[in-house]
Amino acid sequence: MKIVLVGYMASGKSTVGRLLARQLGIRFIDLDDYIEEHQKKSIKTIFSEKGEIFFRKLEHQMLNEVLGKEESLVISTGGGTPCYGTNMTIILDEADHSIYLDLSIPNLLDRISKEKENRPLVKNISDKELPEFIGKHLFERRPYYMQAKHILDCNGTDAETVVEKIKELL
Ligand SMILES: Nc1ncnc2c1ncn2[C@@H]1O[C@H](COP(=O)(O)OP(=O)(O)OP(=O)(O)O)[C@@H](O)[C@H]1O
Ligand SMILES: O=C(O)C1=C[C@@H](O)[C@@H](O)[C@H](O)C1
Ligand SMILES: [Mg+2]
Repeated sequence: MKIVLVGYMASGKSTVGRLLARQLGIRFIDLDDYIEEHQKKSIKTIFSEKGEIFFRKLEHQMLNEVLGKEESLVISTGGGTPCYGTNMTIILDEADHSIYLDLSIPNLLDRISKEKENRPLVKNISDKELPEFIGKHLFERRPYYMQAKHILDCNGTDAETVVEKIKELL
């Protein structure tokens, strides 16, 4: 069984994915961590040294590699993964369950403003400009996330409860 979590930056994909995999007793792969291990560099360094297009090509290649594994997996994608090239089509074809962790702009803003440093796309956006940036960016990305098989409203829901809700969907 393959379960793929998608959603905007800081929607909880990594946190929830790790917990879910532990409870289901299957392997967890965080695509961002997988890319970092493959490149032996942080995402932040990959962006600054090689640029975003290099990262997106690598992300596509690594997504294919991970989805091709012959084992049950929970895969947490990066915030942009479903929104580039054919990635969302591949996810829909290969995953038994794709799940969008849906969070409102104010809740995303609240989380992202506390953790901007390791997120290259927002680290140079001022606090004043951040709400407008997230609103516009989410507007562009949401059509991809919304293609997931399940849409899960995660507002006001702690990570353990999100995991329980996912288990009910499976
Ligand atoms: N359900 C939740 N309720 C409250 N806080 C949460 C919840 N899930 C995750 N968090 C917190 O939100 C922050 C972002 O979570 P996380 O890193 O899992 O997001 P992500 O979707 O993997 O982000 P990215 O796309 O940047 O990898 C972390 O500080 C995490 O502890
Ligand atoms: O939203 C995005 O485009 C990104 C989110 C992170 O998970 C990383 O994949 C990277 O920082 C890009
Ligand atoms: Mg993550």
